[in-house]
Amino acid sequence: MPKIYIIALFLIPLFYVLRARRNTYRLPPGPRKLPIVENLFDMPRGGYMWLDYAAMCRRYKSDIIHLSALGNSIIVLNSARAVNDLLEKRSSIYSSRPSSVMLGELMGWGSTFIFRPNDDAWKAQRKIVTQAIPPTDPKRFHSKQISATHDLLRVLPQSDDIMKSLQTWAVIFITDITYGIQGDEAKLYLPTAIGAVESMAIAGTPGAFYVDQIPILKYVPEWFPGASFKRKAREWNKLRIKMTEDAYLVTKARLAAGTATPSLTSLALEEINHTQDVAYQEEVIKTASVAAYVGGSDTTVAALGAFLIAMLMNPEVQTKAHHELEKVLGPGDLPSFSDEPMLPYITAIVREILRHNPITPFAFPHLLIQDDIYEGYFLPKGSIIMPSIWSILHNVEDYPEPERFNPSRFLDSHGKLNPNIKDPATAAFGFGRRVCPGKQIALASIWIAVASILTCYTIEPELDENGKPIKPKGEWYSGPTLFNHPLPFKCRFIPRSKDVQASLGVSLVKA
Ligand code: HEM
Repeated sequence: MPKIYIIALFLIPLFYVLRARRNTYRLPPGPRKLPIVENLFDMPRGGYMWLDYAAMCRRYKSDIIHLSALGNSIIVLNSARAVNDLLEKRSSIYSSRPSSVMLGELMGWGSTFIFRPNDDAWKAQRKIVTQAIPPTDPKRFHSKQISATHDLLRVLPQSDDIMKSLQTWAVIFITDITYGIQGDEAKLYLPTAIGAVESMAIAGTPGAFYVDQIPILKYVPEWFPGASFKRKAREWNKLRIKMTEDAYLVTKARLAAGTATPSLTSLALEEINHTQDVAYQEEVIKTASVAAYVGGSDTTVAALGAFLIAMLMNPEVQTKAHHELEKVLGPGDLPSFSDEPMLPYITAIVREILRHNPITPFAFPHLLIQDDIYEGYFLPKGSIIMPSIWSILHNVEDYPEPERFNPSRFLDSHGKLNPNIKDPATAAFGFGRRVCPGKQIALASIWIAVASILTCYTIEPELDENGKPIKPKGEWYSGPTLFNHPLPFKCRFIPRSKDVQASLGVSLVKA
């Protein structure tokens, strides 16, 4: 029998089996789909969309819901169980990324591995980062993190723009880790980094731009009424290019001149195989480096901003932390990473920061690359999967009174970390093969900053013109974004001891 008939003999029944399977299983529940537009107008587009989707899940009494619009299928996973069953246990088919016209094509971010499908280039780029920051060697960057944190301690009391100071702290250590560019020189990259990451976070939010649902809109000329997204994309792409090229070229030139400080980029450039395509390898390194740079800046800033607001709004937490630090550190001592096991309450504060206001409430969207069946539901290939980190970390069974900022929930009756309370880091950094490769760096950076700030200062509300404390509002950015971050706020840093002041070699009092 000719080969073609044999193949047809297998394929035709398979086609009918698959079609029957599709018809047997229904899609997960969700808002009723209208003709043509389906759920186009049900999709939350504003800020805090994790709250809207959580409410939708409650309405349909399901921890997995489905929406679709104009050919896009979206599945929201609203529990640790569903996320674990799919993104972890079936990671091989749930670890790709959806393509995005706005972010990937018009703004050019599609080449970096954060947003790439899980192809060979994704693997190659991810390897560059995981090799430079191996989870088995968390100490590798401790000295860079401590030095950036001590700089932060010196500037905080003088700062008129706290979020900007935190951004400077994050950019200093991440530029050092990624490119080996240090101190004041790293600050030169700050404006581009802030603009590029902010625009990426806005454009990366599913549903934020209609062009992602109606790709043909990408051909609309910029001057056309309503085409402001095209103008935005052009400006935002310029920031991406600048962020990708500038620091990379400096590192490359320094390596050639023998003056480079070891960094993720320099280590990877040294490993280039000159018998193979060098231009391709350089492109991989450049895009991997910018991914680490992007992944590590705004996220850690948001965590520290959330920490300061939590301290303003929960002074009793601060007092407890001060007592713990006093018991462990001698006069004038600044904390180091070796103190961590003796400071469980500080670690509990870091866990509560990650839990209370998760920085990436929906991780970054995953893509399902194959039809799947789960709990009697049909999950179509090509669906965008949105795992709700916010819902997982606000689940009342794991975290009673989830709206309360309460680090003690992580401690047992002896004040030790309670292994029975789930560490929020198991969800806050994403899932499966896409889990954040910067997790250890992020945890260490946040921990040392929290411990050091609390050692040096009491964080107090700003005073009004009559000298009365202004009640902190604790406001968060309310537009569409991948990164949940606080809005700028004011506070005062009251130095706690002259000894610490001497250790830092500066006056901590506001000039
Ligand atoms: C508190 C700080 C941070 C948080 C909360 C965070 C969270 C996340 C989350 C939720 C994801 C997506 C995982 C998924 O899709 O399931 C992610 C991916 C990523 N993060 Fe982080 N991150 C942080 C810090 C960092 C740092 C410091 C770096 C760099 C050194 C970094 C680099 C990356 C990269 C490159 C990816 C993309 C991974 C991939 O798609 O394969 N992140 N992060």
